[in-house]
Amino acid sequence: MSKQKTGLLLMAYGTPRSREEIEPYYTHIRRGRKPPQELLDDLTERYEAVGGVNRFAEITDEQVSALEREMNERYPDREFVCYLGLKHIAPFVEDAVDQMKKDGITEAISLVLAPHYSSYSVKEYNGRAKEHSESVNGPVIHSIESWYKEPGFISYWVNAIEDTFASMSAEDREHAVVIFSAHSLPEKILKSGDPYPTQLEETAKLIAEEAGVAHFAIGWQSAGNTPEPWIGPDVQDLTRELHAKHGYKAYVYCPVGFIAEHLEVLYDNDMECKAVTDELGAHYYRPSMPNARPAFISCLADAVEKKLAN
Ligand SMILES: CC1=C(CCC(=O)O)c2cc3nc(cc4[nH]c(cc5[nH]c(cc1n2)c(C)c5CCC(=O)O)c(CCC(=O)O)c4C)C(CCC(=O)O)=C3C
Ligand SMILES: [Fe+2]
Repeated sequence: MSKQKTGLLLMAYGTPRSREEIEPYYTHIRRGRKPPQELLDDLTERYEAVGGVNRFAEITDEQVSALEREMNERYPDREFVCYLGLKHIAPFVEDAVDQMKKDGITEAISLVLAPHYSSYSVKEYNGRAKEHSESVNGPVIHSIESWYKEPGFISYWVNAIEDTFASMSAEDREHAVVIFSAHSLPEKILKSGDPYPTQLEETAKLIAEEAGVAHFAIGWQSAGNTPEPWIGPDVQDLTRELHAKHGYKAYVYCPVGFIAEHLEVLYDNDMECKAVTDELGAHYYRPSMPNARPAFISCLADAVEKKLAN
């Protein structure tokens, strides 16, 4: 008898795999409008400033294969097959659904590689997957809506923060503040009651409490370049504000809305926030990102298990 085969559809924003892919990728983000040369150059320079593009896609690929391995180890009687579906670059979410259908998958669980639910991210990913699957008569997709409270996720960050504090001088440790952040979104999501900001706050409180962090704040980062207002305070402004008010000596950035070391973290945190702390004469710290570390893959597997159970 052949094993029951379950699809695991993992979805993410996507990242270019080469310099040449930056333009089509950016055009897709802009809903088909080619970016003006200036914006394209700016994005290309940011990728180059953090050491090129291809290694980000590799992290996602590692997460996908690690989760497939973990699920198959946990359930020897079943077979899990992981598929990667991206929002803005191939393989697109729709390509992954087509591939599941081709492979004869009739049931799948979908998981977005971002912990917090928002109408801009998780809702869109899962909506695209389900809509396409219905249109091609593909697998039934059971979607995980969020996993920001998953105990393994919280403890990942607790341990990462503890490691960071252990690396500090006693003086820094005593005058440190932790800044939890996620990708900003246009302020209009607040009016429609999007749970995104509340979920970020919950994550921050759970981590801070378990790690025994004395001082923490919540900020937003990587806001888009559009005329509409985006949720604030931006992490850089927040850093200045905290410094003016409390004179902290160490700033520990925890971009918990992201799960991998990619452009937002390596540029917006490690370069832009670092520039601010340097200017203020304070010290910059950023705990390791989850990437494909086993403790993190295990927490994704826990979220999948919970979905399997109901
Ligand atoms: C909520 C959210 C997440 C977290 C949830 C999730 O992961 O889904 C996220 C993640 C990511 N965003 C990424 C890259 C970019 N996002 C952009 C622009 C935008 N992001 C938005 C939202 C989000 N983005 C929005 C509302 C825009 C404005 C345009 C639009 O309405 O879509 C732009 C355009 C230029 C710029 O503004 O910088 C780029 C290059 C990368 C990959 C980085 C790499 O390659 O390492 C990742 C993981
Ligand atoms: Fe983004």
